[in-house]
Amino acid sequence: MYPDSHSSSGATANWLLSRIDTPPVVGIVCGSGLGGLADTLKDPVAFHYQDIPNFPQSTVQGHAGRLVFGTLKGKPCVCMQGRFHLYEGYPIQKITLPMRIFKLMGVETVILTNAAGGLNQDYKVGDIMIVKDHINMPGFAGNNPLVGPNDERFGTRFPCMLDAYDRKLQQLAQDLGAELGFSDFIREGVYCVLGGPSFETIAECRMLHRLGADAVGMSTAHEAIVARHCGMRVFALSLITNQAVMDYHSEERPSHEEVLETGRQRAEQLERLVSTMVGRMEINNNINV
Ligand SMILES: O=P(O)(O)O[C@@H]1C[C@H](O)[C@@H](CO)O1
Ligand SMILES: Nc1nc2[nH]cnc2c(=O)[nH]1
Repeated sequence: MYPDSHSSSGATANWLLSRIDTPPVVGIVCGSGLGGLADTLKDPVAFHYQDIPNFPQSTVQGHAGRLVFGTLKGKPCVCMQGRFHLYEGYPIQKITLPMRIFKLMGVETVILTNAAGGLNQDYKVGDIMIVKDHINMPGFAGNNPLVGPNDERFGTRFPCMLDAYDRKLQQLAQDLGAELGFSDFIREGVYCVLGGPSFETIAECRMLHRLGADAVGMSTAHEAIVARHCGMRVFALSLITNQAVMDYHSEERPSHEEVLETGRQRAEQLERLVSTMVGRMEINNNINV
């Protein structure tokens, strides 16, 4: 009934570890159209999801479906070139399984990226939002990735989420954003996850905005919950790929093509921000850093 267990993530972690030289300390998840990040890794070793035991398959355009190991600014990293979403039909425990595999391989810090619609009226398409918090809408209806028997080897039954997104990493991103000359398009805000795949109605966008969300998407929060449950540090970025429409007179229509196109236009800056961050991050263990 509950597809994840310590044994399936453990078997996959061991399978991967036996095929790479250096265990990763940073895990990166590439959002829609942001997979180019994985191509920036040095000395890459890549696995197609279909070849990895217990791994789900990517079914969405803009998610290549490869797990890439390599170094970024000298730090050993693993990069998911494509993630899994609730709307693909996988159980929520399955779409977050890679977080536990990351943990078992030695990852300390997870960087999540996503494409999102901008609810905050000050946001523009192409802005990069540092996620300071999330609203987990599916969780309100009981669809939380930690539902089911709790495996104490990963973490506690009732994990705290008040510090889901690491504040020091948020500050580092602000500082580096300024250093790189990105201040004009760097924001900070609250990400709200919905199940998708339909985009929001106007009434839903208005409601989410009033609830305090700055951006809306279909991922990330579940991964953050599972990553925090097992003690990894989490940092997340949303690329605002389209404006959420709040006006019945608007002719704007969100589309996945627009999402991918904005990803293409901002990919280079987003990749620079992430790689600069990885370069400056403090890593706690002694593996090659
Ligand atoms: O994987 P992310 O959250 O970046 O993907 C977003 C949400 C949908 O999968 C898709 C909509 O265009 O982009
Ligand atoms: N739910 C949702 N996900 C997105 N991903 C990219 N843009 C959007 C959006 O407008 N809404």
